[in-house]
Amino acid sequence: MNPAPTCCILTVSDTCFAKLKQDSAGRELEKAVNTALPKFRIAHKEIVPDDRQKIIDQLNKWVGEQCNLILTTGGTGFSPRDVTPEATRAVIEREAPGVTHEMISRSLEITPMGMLSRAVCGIAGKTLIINLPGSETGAVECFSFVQTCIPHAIALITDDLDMVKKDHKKIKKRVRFIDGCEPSSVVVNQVAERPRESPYPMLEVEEAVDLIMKESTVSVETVRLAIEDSLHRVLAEDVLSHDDIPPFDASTKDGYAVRARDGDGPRKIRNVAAAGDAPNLLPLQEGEAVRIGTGAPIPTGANAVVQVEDTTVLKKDAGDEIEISINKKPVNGQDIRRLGSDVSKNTTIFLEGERLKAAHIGVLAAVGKSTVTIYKPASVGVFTTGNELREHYEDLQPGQIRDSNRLALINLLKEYHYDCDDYGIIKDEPNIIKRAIATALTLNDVLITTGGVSMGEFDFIKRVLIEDFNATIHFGRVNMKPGKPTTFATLEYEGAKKIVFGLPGNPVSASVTCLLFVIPLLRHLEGENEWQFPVIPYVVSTHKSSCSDPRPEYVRAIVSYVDGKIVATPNGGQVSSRLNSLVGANGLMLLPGSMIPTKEYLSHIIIIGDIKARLIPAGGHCWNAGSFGGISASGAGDQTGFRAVENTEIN
Ligand SMILES: Nc1nc2c(c(=O)[nH]1)N[C@H]1C(S)=C(S)[C@@H](COP(=O)(O)OP(=O)(O)OC[C@H]3O[C@@H](n4cnc5c(N)ncnc54)[C@H](O)[C@@H]3O)O[C@H]1N2
Ligand code: MOO
Ligand SMILES: [Mg+2]
Repeated sequence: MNPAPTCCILTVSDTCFAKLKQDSAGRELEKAVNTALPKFRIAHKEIVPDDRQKIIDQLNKWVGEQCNLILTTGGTGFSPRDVTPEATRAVIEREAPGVTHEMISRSLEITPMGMLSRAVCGIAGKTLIINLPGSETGAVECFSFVQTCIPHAIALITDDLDMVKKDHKKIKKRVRFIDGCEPSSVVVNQVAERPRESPYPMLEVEEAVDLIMKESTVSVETVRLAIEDSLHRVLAEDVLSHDDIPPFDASTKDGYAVRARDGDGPRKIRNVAAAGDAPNLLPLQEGEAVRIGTGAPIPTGANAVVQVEDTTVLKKDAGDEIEISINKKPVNGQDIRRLGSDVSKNTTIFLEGERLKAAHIGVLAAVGKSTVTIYKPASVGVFTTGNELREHYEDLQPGQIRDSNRLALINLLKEYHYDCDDYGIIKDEPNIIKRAIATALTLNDVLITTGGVSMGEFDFIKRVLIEDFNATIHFGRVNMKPGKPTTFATLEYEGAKKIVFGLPGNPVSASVTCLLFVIPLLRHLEGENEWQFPVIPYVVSTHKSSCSDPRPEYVRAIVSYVDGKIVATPNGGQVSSRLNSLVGANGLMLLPGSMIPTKEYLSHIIIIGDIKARLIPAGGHCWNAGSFGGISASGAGDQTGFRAVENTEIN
């Protein structure tokens, strides 16, 4: 096993060295490294004054120790004592201007002061040295801009070819944004001109899903994959077997291969057939038996296997069997798996459109298929928007919050076996949003954004899509809670059709709409046209909500099987910001909006996770939806094998 890569942090500051100030940048950098690069070990942390020679000496010492990464913080500015870049340049053999460029260009998106950085990055021996600014925020921020590339950079520097290969396979494109993008056409600061009513009609969820499926006509590519890499992918071909399984008549028991017509009685043991032996071609004679193991080829002339339990030894010699007795009359074909009986040669084993699970891959291996053609999943990009957002590992200033949507969505996609490219946090600024969209659409077919789709003055997503990308917004509002401002657009970009989901910023809204709109589309684009979540129907028997919201609500619920009943219980408070309501939830229980008359109403629970149950009976059981927010609902479905029972109100 390779030892953990090491990182040293050097704080360059006269005041910290003199203990007049705390080394908060060094401390925060250490935290950021531990979070972003968990495989790295912090080997040393030192503070030196702004003294060229002292910096050089410290850097050289760590380079000599073959430290993998040195992060310096401080001394990169314009003041006369700022000499970290000069000291670094004296130590490195090869400069890495791309790393510096990324830090400066991303800093410029935040503040024009970014242009005052003189940071130098480069390679000395086996060590990558990166100069970071001296301020705690600047240091952590600049580190966050480049951290994704560090493991790969170090694999290259240390010539770790295995790691380089692995990285190439999985490199996540936190891609630099397209340069030379014209400024956005969106005019800001005209808040008084914004519409007081949303111009977008409110669609029902079903209408929205239909539109998504109809308008998402992107071309789907196929690709040939090694079966080892094909788990969870959808077949783009019918698969034929060119082999029989088993490839010979084989015994299903440990016992004796015999001729059935010889009946019961004594048999002379002729020889032994073990699994892996070539079939014995010498025909079995009357009164003979071949001792045989499970999976071994049936010898020529034998047509039955008698399990060892149905025999007794008659004669033995030094522990070997000479003659046995068959105690039960054998039947022709007994305990023999015929050639091709599991899979027969030249037959279709799987149809195009099947999603490959473990058993498929096992069967593919058994018939000797090493590759299959599958539908390539759409390539997806994700970014979040919001001036208030910080990375999860950053400290917050007043008014800021951590970005939870991005990691929740990226991992939700992963749960459904989709990888995506992460474009980070994007400011609520039309030029920056435009650049991020352009970059993502250059590399991805489907873009998911969160935030900025409602009625606020900083909600720019729809406007940038229309004004800068000439996108068609197929819908911009959906009659659902959470998720009302969900936006779906298509556009032509660089000659290809692209799909954009502008999901709402509220964390639950983003995840629920990703589940209800994005996942079914990704399934559809993979050739699974009829894919949908399982649903359990139920009847809402009473509806006495005090809630004034007319929108149908997707209540995050825990569905379980208790005492013979399927029970759905709302998973705590249901405000759109409370992502906890999705933690552990395995159902979205659709409750009618408050305008729905208070009469019996057929609804359903969308199953989004495993149900804790040992057995769900095919019929004869009722289930109840628990009470929530003044709504009491109970019911029984008669659609999926659940017997309808009298509706009772449960409180
Ligand atoms: N006048 C109206 N205001 C709002 C309406 C409306 O119809 N009229 N709709 C509300 C609904 S419903 C939703 S949902 C939100 C959606 O707003 P946006 O999509 O524009 O999102 P933001 O305004 O950017 O953020 C909303 C909320 O979510 C927090 N947020 C945003 N991004 C993240 C993230 N990545 N991680 C964690 N939290 C995030 C953000 O701070 C806000 O609190 O609009 C209502 N308003
Ligand atoms: O629809 Mo919003 O998604 O209620 O919070
Ligand atoms: Mg908003």
